[in-house]
Amino acid sequence: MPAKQLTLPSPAKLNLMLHILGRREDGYHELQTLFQFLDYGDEITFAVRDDGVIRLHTEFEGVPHDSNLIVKAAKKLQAQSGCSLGIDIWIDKVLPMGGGIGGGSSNAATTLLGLNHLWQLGWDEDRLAALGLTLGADVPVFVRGHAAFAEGVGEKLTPVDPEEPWYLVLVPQVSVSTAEIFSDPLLTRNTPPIKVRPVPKGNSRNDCLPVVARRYPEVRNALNLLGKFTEAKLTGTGSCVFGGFPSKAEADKVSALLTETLTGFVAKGSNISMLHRKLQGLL
Ligand SMILES: C[C@](O)(CO)[C@H](O)COP(=O)(O)OP(=O)(O)OC[C@H]1O[C@@H](n2ccc(N)nc2=O)[C@H](O)[C@@H]1O
Ligand SMILES: Nc1ncnc2c1ncn2[C@@H]1O[C@H](COP(=O)(O)OP(=O)(O)OP(=O)(O)O)[C@@H](O)[C@H]1O
Repeated sequence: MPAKQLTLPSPAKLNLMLHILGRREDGYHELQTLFQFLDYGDEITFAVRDDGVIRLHTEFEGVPHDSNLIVKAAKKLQAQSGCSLGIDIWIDKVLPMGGGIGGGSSNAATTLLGLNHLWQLGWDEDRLAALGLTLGADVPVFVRGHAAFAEGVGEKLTPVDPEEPWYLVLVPQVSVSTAEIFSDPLLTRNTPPIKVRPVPKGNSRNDCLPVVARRYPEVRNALNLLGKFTEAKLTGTGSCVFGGFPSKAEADKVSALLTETLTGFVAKGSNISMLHRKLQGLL
């Protein structure tokens, strides 16, 4: 009997660097970025229904049911595969929204992989990643589950294996709109492409940082605080700020200094997504 119910992780990602090379005619930006996963994220539970209905039972503040990337992913997969089954979905949401750690994209990818398994569709990774790209630029890397150097709008992925330090991730209490940052006239959009592979060490800049730091004092504060202990970086378009440490104990020590107004979490960097580690265990 095929499984009817499944609980899967939906990890966060970090952008270890992010260069903006230019802007395409459709307004999207050409990037070079390095994605690594965190062993930290949401958990999504799926239960198959026979009537074709897709229902997310957990409410999200400010996100209507049908706009949720989980529901969008499930509906697209159902329509394109012609599957007659439906799904009940619950999520334990811990990832901040608009934090630049890819929560929505990761939820979409976990949904695609979870339903491919439960509905027994037999889609391969290329097909799932292509569908994922129609949901968001960051979805394909979560579908593939390997740390990657990304080009194009983020969809041309080359697997990489950077170091896997412990990170302290600060979560400023502000949600940054990705679209807003990418439309800021002051954004650097002409960084020359890195042509050498693997990407040489020292390329850790995020071109979004100056614009985000200018607009959001909360992000500026987080960068200043963490910068006292390690190189403080911005992930994606923020708001989250992170720094690497050689051990959990050292990351915890800095984390203990955080105040009530600036919270965060400690998590291990991982080149294989915990979603894929769990799925491997099921097969
Ligand atoms: C900046 C990153 O977080 C880096 O990982 C991602 O590229 C953003 O990925 P995402 O949140 O999945 O973004 P999407 O939902 O596809 O796009 C949100 C908005 O950001 C802008 N956008 C996004 C990605 C990109 N390469 N160029 C852009 O200009 C577009 O205005 C778009 O309307
Ligand atoms: N399942 C979901 N989880 C989180 N956000 C969702 C979801 N579905 C839709 N959204 C919408 O997408 C927006 C961006 O969410 P997300 O958590 O992916 O931001 P992010 O971490 O900045 O992403 P990225 O790093 O990909 O830019 C949210 O503000 C919310 O309105």
